[in-house]
Amino acid sequence: MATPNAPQGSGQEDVNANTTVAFLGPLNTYSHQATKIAFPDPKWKLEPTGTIKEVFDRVQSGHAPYGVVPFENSTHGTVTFTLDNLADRGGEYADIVVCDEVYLDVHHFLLGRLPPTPSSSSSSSASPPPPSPPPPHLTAQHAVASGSEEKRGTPLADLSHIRRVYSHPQAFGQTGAFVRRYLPHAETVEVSSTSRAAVLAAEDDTEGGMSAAIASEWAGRGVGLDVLARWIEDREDNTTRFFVLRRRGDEKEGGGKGEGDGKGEGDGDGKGDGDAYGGGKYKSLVSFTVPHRRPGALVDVLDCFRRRSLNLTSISSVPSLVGPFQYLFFVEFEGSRFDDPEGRVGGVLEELERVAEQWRWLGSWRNRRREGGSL
Ligand SMILES: O=C(O)C(=O)C[C@]1(C(=O)O)C=C[C@@H](O)C=C1
Repeated sequence: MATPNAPQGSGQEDVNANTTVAFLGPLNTYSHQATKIAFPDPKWKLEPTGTIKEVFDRVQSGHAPYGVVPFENSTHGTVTFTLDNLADRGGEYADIVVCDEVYLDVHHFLLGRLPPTPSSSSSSSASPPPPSPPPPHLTAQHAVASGSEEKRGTPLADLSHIRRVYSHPQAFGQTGAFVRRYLPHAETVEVSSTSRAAVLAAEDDTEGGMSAAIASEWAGRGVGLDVLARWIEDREDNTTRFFVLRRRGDEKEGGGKGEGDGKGEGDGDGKGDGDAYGGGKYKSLVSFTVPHRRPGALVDVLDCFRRRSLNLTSISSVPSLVGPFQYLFFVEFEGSRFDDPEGRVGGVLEELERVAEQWRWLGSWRNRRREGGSL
């Protein structure tokens, strides 16, 4: 497979543009970790952005041939920022497709400053954490990354000095039980990423450090915050799935990330090794709208997949913005446009042209979760 072309046209192209991978920054976000998994080779220039939308912008403009965005979390569901951009209701991202996926185990930390000691402040009466036992889903024993065996989800210090907690909305959605139990007195403030949250907490120079962040251990280390609690996610199996984006144009390659990505895999090489469908070797994503007032219009679309025995792995929807309470649907299914020995995927796409109002193929890529059996 060839590495995608450098952007054309301006004559002022960034010399690094053909090796740039955009991700939601700043450094040490979960998106950064996922990007390092997908692009381990040092040849890739990993470039942080301020928002998920900027990742789409950089891939669409050709500034970055690839981008990595969170798509869904096993606890909190779809990442709406990503779905909104994939929906592309403004027609800005016509060339963007998904070409790979990454699953990342997500373990959140509460990061801040340890409470003032009794000698340094009269307000620190050092009341211990509430005596009643924590809820069952926060009590499982874990050897945490550092090697210690503190209980997951249990404060390591008194948290009464924390007045404000910063994090990304997805991370708040994954740690609700901890926040409700141990930080009911604190204001929660949503920010653009968990690493940004750590930066803001570190910048709080009020006496005793009244701000904390929910972020990864690495984000906290990067800005010198103390660990106030480890593994505070509601569920032990908390996992986020990320999409790797690229520009449309090398479709015949069938996704993958081009030569020299350090993996040497020929995704979608058309050789048909194994069952490309039922075995779940690949997944594909389409978006579509249906005539809003026609009974059975959505069923007609889904029936295209059923009749070809193409297994659906997710369905999502966002407002289409055509009219109030009308929707644009996303369907993800097992199969690839590029390894389609029986023409089933091709057949579905042809039929979508007839039964959907508007539709778009958004990519085919290798299924990275075949062994997990979680689909
Ligand atoms: O804020 C970050 O660190 C991100 O990379 C974003 C994000 C998300 O949007 O889902 C990524 C993984 C976690 O689920 C929480 C936050």
